[in-house]
Amino acid sequence: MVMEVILSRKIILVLFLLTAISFYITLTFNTCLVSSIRKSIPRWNPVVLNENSVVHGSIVRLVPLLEGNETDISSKYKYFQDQGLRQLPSALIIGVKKGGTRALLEFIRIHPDIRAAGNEVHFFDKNYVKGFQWYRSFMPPTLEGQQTIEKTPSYFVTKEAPKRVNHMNPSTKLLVVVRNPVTRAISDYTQAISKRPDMKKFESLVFINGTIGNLIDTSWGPIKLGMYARYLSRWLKYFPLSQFLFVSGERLIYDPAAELHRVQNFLGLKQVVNEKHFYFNATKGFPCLFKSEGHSAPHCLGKTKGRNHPKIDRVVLQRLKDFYRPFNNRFYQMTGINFGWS
Ligand SMILES: Nc1ncnc2c1ncn2[C@@H]1O[C@H](COP(=O)(O)OS(=O)(=O)O)[C@@H](OP(=O)(O)O)[C@H]1O
Repeated sequence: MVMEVILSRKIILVLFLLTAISFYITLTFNTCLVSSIRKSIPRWNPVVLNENSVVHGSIVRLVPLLEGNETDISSKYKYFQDQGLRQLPSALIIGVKKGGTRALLEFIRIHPDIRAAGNEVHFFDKNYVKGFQWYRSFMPPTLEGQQTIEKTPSYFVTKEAPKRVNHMNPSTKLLVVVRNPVTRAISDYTQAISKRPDMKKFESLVFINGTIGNLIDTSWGPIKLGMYARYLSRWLKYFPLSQFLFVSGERLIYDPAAELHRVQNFLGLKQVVNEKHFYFNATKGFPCLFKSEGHSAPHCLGKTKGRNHPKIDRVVLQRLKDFYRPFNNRFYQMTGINFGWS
């Protein structure tokens, strides 16, 4: 009996020792395992992109794209604007010379959806050989939804222009500012004499051999250009009448907002330019703008627009009126508009 008790105590002792050893081994192994796993996990380090943008794992704090003062913002905006596409014009002011084409261009370009080449490019008359890439380089960049427009009044009387414009785009919209051909001729002459003060008097240039009783000299530019029906018939071989808008040069002076309403309609634009944009400058005798692209203050067109005309002999004026009557009537028939010149 005593022997049995001693044996069982020995067994308990051995079992206790075995348990203690196995506990020690397990503990040591696990500690090594945990430390090796820890070593294999990368240290958490926030990535600093710049002082305003920090990446915490997948969380990105957004920072404003444009920062800094007003000047910086406008220059950055300009950068994006300059990335816009330069497009060939979808509408052209093709004439007529001295009709009021500059006024129309300056007035319509107030519209935010219109971008215009500032100067006359003379592509379809003088520079056609330079190609469409050359022409396009004169156009301002446009943003989506903006239309490009160019004006060169000599296109209307250039023989090849209708075909060339049609070749560029048969859907081109064509604006023609027309004015009483007698006043237009005097305006044309006034411009010419301002450059060559030694020119003969208007009255003697109007007639063959300079004599009032003689026939009208239709080869003289200021007279020839007023025969609108002749030039229009060339254009109508390439474009339907629906693609033209005939703007009254007279109405553009006494009621610019009304003509601009028609123009915006024709170009499919929202009505933006209206009577609030204009004021009448009594000194100049013409409508002027409160503000426009590039001018925040009220301003009129330049000195070369709205010149004083010389006083022309009454008899000569009547002869010219009679001369133009059949051409005007034909023009009214072609356009379906009576401009009231005769
Ligand atoms: N708002 C305003 N201000 C000044 N002038 C105006 C205006 N609206 C129309 N006009 C008339 O425009 C005439 C000049 O026409 P154009 O711009 O077509 O001339 S050009 O062919 O580009 O040289 C110009 O002709 P002249 O009066 O002979 O100078 C004006 O009668």
